[in-house]
Amino acid sequence: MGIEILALSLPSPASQYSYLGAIVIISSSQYSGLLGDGGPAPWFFSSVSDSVVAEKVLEGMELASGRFCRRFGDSFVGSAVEWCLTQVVGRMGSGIVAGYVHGTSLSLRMHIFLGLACLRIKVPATCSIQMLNHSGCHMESHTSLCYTKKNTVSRKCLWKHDSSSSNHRQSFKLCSSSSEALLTSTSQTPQDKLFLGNERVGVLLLNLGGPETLDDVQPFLFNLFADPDIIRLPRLFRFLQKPLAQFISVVRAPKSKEGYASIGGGSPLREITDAQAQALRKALCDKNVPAKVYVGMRYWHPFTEEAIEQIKMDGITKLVVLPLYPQFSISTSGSSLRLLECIFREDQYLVNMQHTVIPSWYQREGYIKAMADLIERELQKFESPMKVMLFFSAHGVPLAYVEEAGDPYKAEMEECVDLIMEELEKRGITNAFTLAYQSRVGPVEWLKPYTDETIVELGQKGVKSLLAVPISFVSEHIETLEEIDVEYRELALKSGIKNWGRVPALGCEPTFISDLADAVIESLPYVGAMAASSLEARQSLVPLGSVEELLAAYDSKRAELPSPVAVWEWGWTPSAETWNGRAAMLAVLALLVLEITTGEGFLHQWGILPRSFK
Ligand SMILES: C=CC1=C(C)c2cc3[nH]c(cc4nc(cc5[nH]c(cc1n2)c(C)c5CCC(=O)O)C(CCC(=O)O)=C4C)c(C)c3C=C
Ligand SMILES: [Fe+2]
Repeated sequence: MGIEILALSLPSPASQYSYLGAIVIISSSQYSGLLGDGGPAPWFFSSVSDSVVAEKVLEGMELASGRFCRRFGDSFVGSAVEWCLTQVVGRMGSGIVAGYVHGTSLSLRMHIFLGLACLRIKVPATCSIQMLNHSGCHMESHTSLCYTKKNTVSRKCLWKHDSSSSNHRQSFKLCSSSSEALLTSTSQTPQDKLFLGNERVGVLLLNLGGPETLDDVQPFLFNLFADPDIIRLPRLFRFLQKPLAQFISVVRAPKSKEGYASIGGGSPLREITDAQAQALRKALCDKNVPAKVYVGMRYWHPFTEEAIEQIKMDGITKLVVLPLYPQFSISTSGSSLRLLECIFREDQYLVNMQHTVIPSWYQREGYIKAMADLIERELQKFESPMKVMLFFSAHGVPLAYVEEAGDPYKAEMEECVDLIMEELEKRGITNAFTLAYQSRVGPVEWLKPYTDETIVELGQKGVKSLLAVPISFVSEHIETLEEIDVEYRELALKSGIKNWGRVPALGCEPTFISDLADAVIESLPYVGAMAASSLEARQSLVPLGSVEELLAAYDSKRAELPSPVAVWEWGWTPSAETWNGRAAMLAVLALLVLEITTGEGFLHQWGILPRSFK
């Protein structure tokens, strides 16, 4: 399959540019046929692995795929690339692998990748496929010839891919084999490796972060509520974000502090995430992949910005971004990606650094098996394990995230539970199970059923044994240690449930860490090389993508909003800020007066002001 071909030696004038990665070749006649105005150069090159070379070529051509894309729009580019690949393969009868010019056309990259994934290539006998890694090690593999129809590659073959989940997983296998090949071809030993070929590989683990001391709680909450991916104000009220965050964080801090005090005075998240980073680094090293692993938290230290600074100082050239949330949500991984997008955009080094994101990994076999192991182990602690109901409890999100903003969180969560149950079934464990959502905050409706209400209902229905399975997070944190272990346990016992248990978070479970390492390794050949920029594409291919593409795919409504840069350009001056600040304070005061006089509104609904506060 095309996907396994990472580089080609082409019997063409392009041969000096063939190296790891790929080259798109579109002849100028085809190009002019497409665009109507033609291009001066005989060939159109773009390269995955060395954007400098590609840009040099492009310089001479006065053509940039960015311009191409902007002028004609995504769908045009998609069909244009498809058409070109069809023509070129048909005409030359030789191997073509697609690539892109870094930082120019996102959709071009995606479409090319789609073409690549499904394209069947005829490789002439004289042309061998070479995988060339940067330490100079060549691997030769003579692929079978599978392009059969002369001059045509059907549209279906190029662009459509079976989106069933089995094929989805299948594509993982394909990648796995190619990456394994790539990586095991190096002759380096684990100890002496800082480099993989010429590349310095980094893995950035993204996580939420938590207050380390009680004094950190209010500023941590401020950071959280100041995030527009956590509280989304209508565009008109966007200027209220920070004053509102300040207000809510101050009011909520005492309750949160109580929670953190009860679990030892702070969040264990940093310690656990650091341990996971260490374990992952070691697992990668054991698998012969030297990589530095960084931790970037969204709302507390070590902040993502700090991790990025370190990544720059270490001279990382290829970065795999791995959110530590198994399922994607706009409010978690999405928020961190949004931040990365801003950081990347403003930094020349980062603009040029190749990266890929693994947006979610709940469907990975290793993760599912690790979860099933933990559940199986915990079930054995009950007197009658078969009679225990498995109670999957996920952190909730506001319903509008799913229904209006297209957050895939709920769908991924449900699929994840199904996969775990399937795995348990294979082991002969067929217990009853249910999924509910916990930890809601604020006035709006969240994903249902709610954990607390479900526990009460189950008690009323006569369920006697419940095993809580925290499913949305892989570390112990306040919501497992306090909310589940204390609050929900008490509620369950009060509701008539006699036997209560809880599955521990995965933490540094070896199967889990090893699987994360595999996920990283499998993504390496695609760092900077491909992306999936629509949900549909994501379903049918390895779910990798660049920060920008994933945000566009998952949070398209938000992407329509003007970017912060545009706001700046439109004159966000210090004096405008002062006036905004004043307006914000006035608005907050007006809201407060309204709430206190009517006893109704935002703050009452959020539980910040008591109902009797009239
Ligand atoms: C997948 C996990 C999480 C989702 C989805 C999520 C969404 C989300 N969270 C809040 C508000 C709060 N979250 C808080 C803590 C917290 N949240 C998660 C995970 C998810 N949040 C974790 C792991 C933690 C705990 C970190 C720790 O310190 O151990 C808090 C602070 C704690 C508290 O006061 O309750 C708030 C507040 C919203 C509004 C939201 C979706 C929009
Ligand atoms: Fe949360």
